[in-house]
Amino acid sequence: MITPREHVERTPIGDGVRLCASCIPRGRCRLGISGLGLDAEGVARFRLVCDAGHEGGPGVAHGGWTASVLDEMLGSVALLHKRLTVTKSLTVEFLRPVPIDQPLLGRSWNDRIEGRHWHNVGEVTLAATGALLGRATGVFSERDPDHFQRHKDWLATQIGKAAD
Ligand SMILES: CCCCCCCC/C=C\CCCCCCCC(=O)SCCNC(=O)CCNC(=O)[C@H](O)C(C)(C)COP(=O)(O)OP(=O)(O)OC[C@H]1O[C@@H](n2cnc3c(N)ncnc32)[C@H](O)[C@@H]1OP(=O)(O)O
Repeated sequence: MITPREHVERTPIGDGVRLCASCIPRGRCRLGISGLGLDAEGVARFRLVCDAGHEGGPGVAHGGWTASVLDEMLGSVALLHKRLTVTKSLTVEFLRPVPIDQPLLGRSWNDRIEGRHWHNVGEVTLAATGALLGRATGVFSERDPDHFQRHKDWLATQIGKAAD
């Protein structure tokens, strides 16, 4: 079985972020995230733009975009340390409307690690002024790469049960 580090290292990067399966063919994150790496304090930094494809209210992002971006940024913290985690919980605060087609900045970092649980934090700001638009806290559970096979096996059992 491959290690979590190998699994992470084999996942392609586009614009500085590890790509999820559905974005690998297009070579960049569909949410408009580009990664700037870890700074000296261990904080992951990102450039973000919400394009009109995620417009909710007039001129502003759908809340699902903001939540997805924060999930991605907080979920990237362990990846940047070559660890594989999945989201166990995510709490999002939508502090101000997020404008579409405006340069935004994202930051995410680890607050503490308890056993296999990474408690991560992140925020989205307006690049022009640093105004805080949204923030999130989340717990990310460290997994082995067999997580996805386990899911397939579990699903097959469930579907088999449903067919009985
Ligand atoms: C998107 C995938 C990212 C993978 C990275 C790939 C490479 C990089 C690529 C791109 C990176 C970009 C960055 C991504 C950032 C985005 C992050 C996300 O959005 S992740 C998706 C949303 N989250 C979930 O889908 C979790 C769903 N929930 C669970 O799987 C479990 O609840 C979990 C693991 C969170 C539980 O954590 P516990 O620490 O409590 O673990 P325990 O105690 O082992 O399990 C609790 C229960 O869950 C079951 N469980 C655990 N793993 C399972 C599995 N694989 N299949 C089925 N059941 C599972 C167990 O059997 C147990 O159930 P019983 O209480 O016994 O009934």
